[in-house]
Amino acid sequence: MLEASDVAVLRGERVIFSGLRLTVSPGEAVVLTGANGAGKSTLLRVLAGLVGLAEGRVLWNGEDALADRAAHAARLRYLAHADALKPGLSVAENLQFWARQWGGDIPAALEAVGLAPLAELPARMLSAGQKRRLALARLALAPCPIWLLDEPSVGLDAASIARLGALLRRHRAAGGLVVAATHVPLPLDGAREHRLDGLPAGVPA
Ligand SMILES: Nc1ncnc2c1ncn2[C@@H]1O[C@H](COP(=O)(O)OP(=O)(O)OP(=O)(O)O)[C@@H](O)[C@H]1O
Repeated sequence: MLEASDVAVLRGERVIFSGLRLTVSPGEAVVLTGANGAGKSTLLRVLAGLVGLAEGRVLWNGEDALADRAAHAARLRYLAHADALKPGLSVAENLQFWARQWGGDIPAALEAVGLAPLAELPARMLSAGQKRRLALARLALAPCPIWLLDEPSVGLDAASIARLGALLRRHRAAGGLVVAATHVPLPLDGAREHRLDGLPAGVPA
């Protein structure tokens, strides 16, 4: 179980959110919604252990998740806005980079996102949606309990959204949890919405 317990985050002089509580159980999906700047990406980064907390804690199965940051990083996949691809490497080589850390079946992962026919193409030649699919292929490599996804469906065509839905179903059926920020509906059955109302101009800390 992943939990944000009374979390407050400051950016510069501004409070992005405070008193935030969120609990996500195995197999569960939470969709973060809210206006631009409400703090959805910030919350994903908090859960990933990438943003310092002014107050509160991030817990994994009741224990401080960030006490051992390497262990926390190893139990999650964080998909940011940017696709974090290496443009000079081929599609398959990009996945090999991650597979060296996590293991996994590269051809199967490429198949899962419909990129098998483009395996040898340099990543820089992919379209925007294909780049997003390559980023998503990382999720298909090896099982991992926590998926933190920032607008995962941006740029995807209908077939790719269906494939994303299949990946999400498989992950949750195996007990994985998902927290996803989005402005559009995602292929996530029975997801719980957590709305961040934000503080439009920020408030002084
Ligand atoms: N590195 C940073 N330094 C200072 N302020 C930041 C930083 N990153 C984000 N912010 C501020 O934090 C607030 C929340 O940003 P965040 O990216 O989490 O919003 P969001 O809900 O994901 O927005 P969007 O829907 O536009 O993606 C914004 O006001 C933003 O300006």
